[in-house]
Amino acid sequence: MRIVEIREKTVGIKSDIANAYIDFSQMTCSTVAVITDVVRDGKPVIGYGFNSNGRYGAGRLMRERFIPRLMSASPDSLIDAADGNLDPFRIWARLMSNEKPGGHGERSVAVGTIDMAVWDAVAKIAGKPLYRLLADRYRGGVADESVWVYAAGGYYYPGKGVEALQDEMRSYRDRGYKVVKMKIGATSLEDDLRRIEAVLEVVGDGRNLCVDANGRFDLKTAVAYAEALKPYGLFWYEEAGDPLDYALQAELANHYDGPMATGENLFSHQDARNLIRHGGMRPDRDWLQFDCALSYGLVEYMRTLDMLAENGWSSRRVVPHGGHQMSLNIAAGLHLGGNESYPDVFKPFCGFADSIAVEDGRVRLPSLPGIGFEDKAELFRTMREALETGG
Ligand SMILES: O=C([O-])CC(=O)C(=O)O
Ligand SMILES: [Mg+2]
Repeated sequence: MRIVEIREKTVGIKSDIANAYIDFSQMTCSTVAVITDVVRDGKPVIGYGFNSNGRYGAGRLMRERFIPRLMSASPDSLIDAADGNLDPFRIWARLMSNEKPGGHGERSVAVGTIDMAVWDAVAKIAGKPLYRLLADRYRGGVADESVWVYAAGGYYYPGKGVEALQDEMRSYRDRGYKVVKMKIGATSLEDDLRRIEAVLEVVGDGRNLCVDANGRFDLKTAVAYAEALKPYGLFWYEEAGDPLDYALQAELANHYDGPMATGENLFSHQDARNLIRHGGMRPDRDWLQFDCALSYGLVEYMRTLDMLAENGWSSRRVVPHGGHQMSLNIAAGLHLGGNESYPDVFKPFCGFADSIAVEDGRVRLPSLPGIGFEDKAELFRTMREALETGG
């Protein structure tokens, strides 16, 4: 068995939405296909992957470095001796050979995207949904049959008033979500409080609402928001300050008893470990949002989960950023706390299987082999078309 070819292509996912830090007017995303010589149902097995929103496509890194490095390995060196399948760990080691530690910039996106496609291929070759393969290999065969998901949106958008924000949230609730998330921090505190109260009119209790500042605040502003948010009893207060400012995060915990969330912009298990060591995050109430597609993939994610366990953190406190099916599989197979969902934004790289609706804030996974992209028609078509002829 061998990888015959790896293709990558950058596609656009631009839109008019904005959070407190960036707009998405130029946003792109890498797609990857790992083509194997294994044949199933008369066709070669192909694993697919893409990177989550927020970081741009990393095609050049893949083309110039990671794909040639992997393809120049001897095929046998990438095989799992135990079952003859591709070995994501050996593939990862090859991808990262001759890479210095530290500086986890865009290369973590390139490797994370290839890693996603590798796991899709591995699960397809094994003939199982990825979540089932993960549970069988690493959790004694026990998978979660459904995963808690929340609807992320509530972006700033030109001309969008509170009525439009309320309509958006109402439509998420109509589609089976209980908890929703909205952006804060791009406007004044007073204006954000008006927006929050408008959303609470729709979702009722503060426990049904998360707010996300996207790392915009300095300590003073983060604390001012914390004081103002306290009475609402929100589900979480997300990424108040710069993702690498662990001291800010730790100080904020002295001003806010409610749950906080962060981690989507930490791209390695070492960075995650620094957050746990220095960020004052509380294992009894806070949430961790590392996203495998941005942070060297599932091979690295397992190191992060091991690190968390060593530090007394339950995997149930992890709810990945990104709203993709890869993290949904990890959540179900490795027992995370849930997963983000984008019911509407970042199309078609959003939402889950076409055939499965969200019910009571939870979603099940399809039973087809792999990550499940084939049960998501618009996404699958986009990736197939982009990757038909390669980069
Ligand atoms: O707006 C973004 O960059 C996405 C984000 O923070 C999230 O999904 O939590
Ligand atoms: Mg966020």
